[in-house]
Amino acid sequence: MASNLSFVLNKPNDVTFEERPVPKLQNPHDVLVAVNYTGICGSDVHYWVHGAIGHFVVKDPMVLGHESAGTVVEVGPEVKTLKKGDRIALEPGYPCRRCGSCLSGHYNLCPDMVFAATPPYHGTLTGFWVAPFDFCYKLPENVSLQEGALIEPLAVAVHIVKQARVQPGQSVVIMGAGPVGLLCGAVARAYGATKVVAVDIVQAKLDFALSYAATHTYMSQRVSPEENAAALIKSADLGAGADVVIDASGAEPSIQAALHVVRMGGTYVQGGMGKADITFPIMALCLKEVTARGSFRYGSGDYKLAIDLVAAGRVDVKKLVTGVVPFEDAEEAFKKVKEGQVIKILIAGPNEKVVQGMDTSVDEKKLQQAQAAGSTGCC
Ligand SMILES: NC(=O)c1ccc[n+]([C@@H]2O[C@H](COP(=O)([O-])OP(=O)(O)OC[C@H]3O[C@@H](n4cnc5c(N)ncnc54)[C@H](O)[C@@H]3O)[C@@H](O)[C@H]2O)c1
Ligand SMILES: OC[C@H](O)C(O)[C@@H](O)CO
Repeated sequence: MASNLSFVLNKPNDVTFEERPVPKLQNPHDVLVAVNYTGICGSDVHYWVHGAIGHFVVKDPMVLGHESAGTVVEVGPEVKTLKKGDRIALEPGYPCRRCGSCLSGHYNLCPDMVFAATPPYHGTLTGFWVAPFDFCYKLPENVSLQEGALIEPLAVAVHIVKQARVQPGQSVVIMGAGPVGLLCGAVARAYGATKVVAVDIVQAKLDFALSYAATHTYMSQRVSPEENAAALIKSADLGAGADVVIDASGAEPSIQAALHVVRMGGTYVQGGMGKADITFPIMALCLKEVTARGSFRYGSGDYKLAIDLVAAGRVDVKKLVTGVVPFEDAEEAFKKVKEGQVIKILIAGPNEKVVQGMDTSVDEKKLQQAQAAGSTGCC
């Protein structure tokens, strides 16, 4: 019998492996999926370390993980578009489909969203997962299951870039060169941005960003937001400022600088999640008539576009995978993410044979120095 071993967070810094019953289809439209690979997101690490994100508090043991791809092993009687053996990327949040947000096409804003590894709901670091068929996206032949596990963070980036309304020829500055910021850069390039400036406080991350999708990089300094913005604009030759600035860091100094980097009439998008309240330069927002938008998870068409971008070779997600580890090494992998030693690490499902070990291709020394200085990651 295949294992339904699950990686369970009991309370902060206390995780265990638990053999849980294989879930059953709840609805004729459901499919049962064997989870092949799951990426670790900063939010998983945040729950592991702190037991909460904002008002989402882990009160009962919760299975972690939500960035998964898997193989269909059973389909409900009403499922017409998927069959046993299909390889899929799993969209991990299921909206009510009936509220005003859902009916207006913004299901990511559904107040009754059931989202994997967001308490009280269990996540996908488990052997088997039940999902509505229309939240399972069949992977094209040329997209691997490991790439499939990266579709979730790529969909986050797709949604952010859509919110930014990036146009061909535009300049886009991205604060934060973690997985989300890197992927925003790649999607912005796919949308035709000609200048993509990656901003971070860790040189190794900037080096990677330049080898990935960024055309320019800028190392944020410990100076005022105005000074940082002026130096950034000069170093990337942005003239009167960037057409679009995206925050993918959640860090207050980066958000403050962003409003001084964006041009008159430009667009600012908040993708990063950090402190709930910060000091925000409202005068710059007002006087420059900046369009500011939030971005939360992903909605209609985002998963499909993310898969199409990978299948068409427009976004390379493989490059972000630092390593793949067996299921029993999940806690070790979480430690590596917390310490900022990896870009994206995949955990193989409990029924999956691992093909490669952990390869920390990022400059570990520099990342460790930065981590010692308390500067990386969301935790
Ligand atoms: N909006 C959403 O739906 C959504 C979804 C997933 C993740 N997120 C958020 O997006 C952000 C990025 O996610 P990630 O997985 O890439 O996280 P990450 O922690 O790997 O990346 C954040 C990056 O920001 C950098 N940084 C920190 N302070 C900075 C500063 N002052 N200036 C510039 N860069 C700075 C860090 O060094 C790091 O490289 C996080 O805040 C995460 O919570 C949002
Ligand atoms: O990619 C999805 C995100 O990780 C989640 O929305 C999380 O950050 C908040 O629940």
